[in-house]
Amino acid sequence: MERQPIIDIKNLRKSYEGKEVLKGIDLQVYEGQIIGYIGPNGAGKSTTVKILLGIVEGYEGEIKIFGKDISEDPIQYKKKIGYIPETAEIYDSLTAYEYLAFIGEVYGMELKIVNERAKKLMEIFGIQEVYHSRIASFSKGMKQKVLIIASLIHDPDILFLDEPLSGLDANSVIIFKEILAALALQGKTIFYSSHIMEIVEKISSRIILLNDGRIVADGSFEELKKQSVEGSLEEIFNQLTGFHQHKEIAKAFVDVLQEGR
Ligand SMILES: Nc1ncnc2c1ncn2[C@@H]1O[C@H](COP(=O)(O)OP(=O)(O)OP(=O)(O)O)[C@@H](O)[C@H]1O
Repeated sequence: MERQPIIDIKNLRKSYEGKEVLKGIDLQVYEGQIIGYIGPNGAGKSTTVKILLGIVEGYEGEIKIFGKDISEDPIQYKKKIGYIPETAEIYDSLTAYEYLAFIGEVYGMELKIVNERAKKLMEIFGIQEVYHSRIASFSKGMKQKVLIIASLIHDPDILFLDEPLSGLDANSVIIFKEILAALALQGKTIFYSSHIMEIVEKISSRIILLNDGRIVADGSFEELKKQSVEGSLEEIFNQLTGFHQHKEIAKAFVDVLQEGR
């Protein structure tokens, strides 16, 4: 039997106030893949992810997740996906327990199970002592850990991540990378959007490079190296996005600071 994509995007277009920001995205993602979704600022990465999450509407094209058009059944598929946003837009006045209990309820989980799982996961991340403290008092990394727990507590089949490592220390980053690899081995699908090329290069089984609303490269890191330059993902990124003015821009910036000295 032919393998069915878990995410199937056909000719996705999106405009804001007459300006087209997604110009026909075609992408089939398969179970167990770790997709590194990269591109310059404004390329359309967040817009794509928000459309997939059902947060942004009013697009053209067809999106199927778990084999079903998301516009036909916008509720059901969300129970099987998780999302880790970059910034902790998290209810500061709640305790970690209250926040995670609330999230569990949204996913239709029993409080007892949410509580047991949340406690164990907090302990594994080394933040169990603040389980009943207000999130407002947490450090950036602690908040991010709560967001990671919240996004995974219902054991989703697809995980969307938007710069998920912000605020995590070096050891936590390594643990989190291992968690992603273990989840992918279990057949979970991961859609990872980030600007940190060293990490995308290491964790992704497939890299999608978006530039000005279009996919301009699609393949494993090894494949991308063969198609463009030998080198790091950062160098491939620079070449495929046609950007080479790093030095000139940095010099112009510093020159302005020195004007009139
Ligand atoms: N709500 C909105 N209203 C109007 N324009 C928007 C809106 N959201 C995004 N855009 C525009 O759409 C384009 C794509 O934005 P998007 O946030 O998807 O890019 P991105 O690739 O995620 O960028 P970054 O790396 O900076 O996060 C940008 O030109 C942005 O200004």
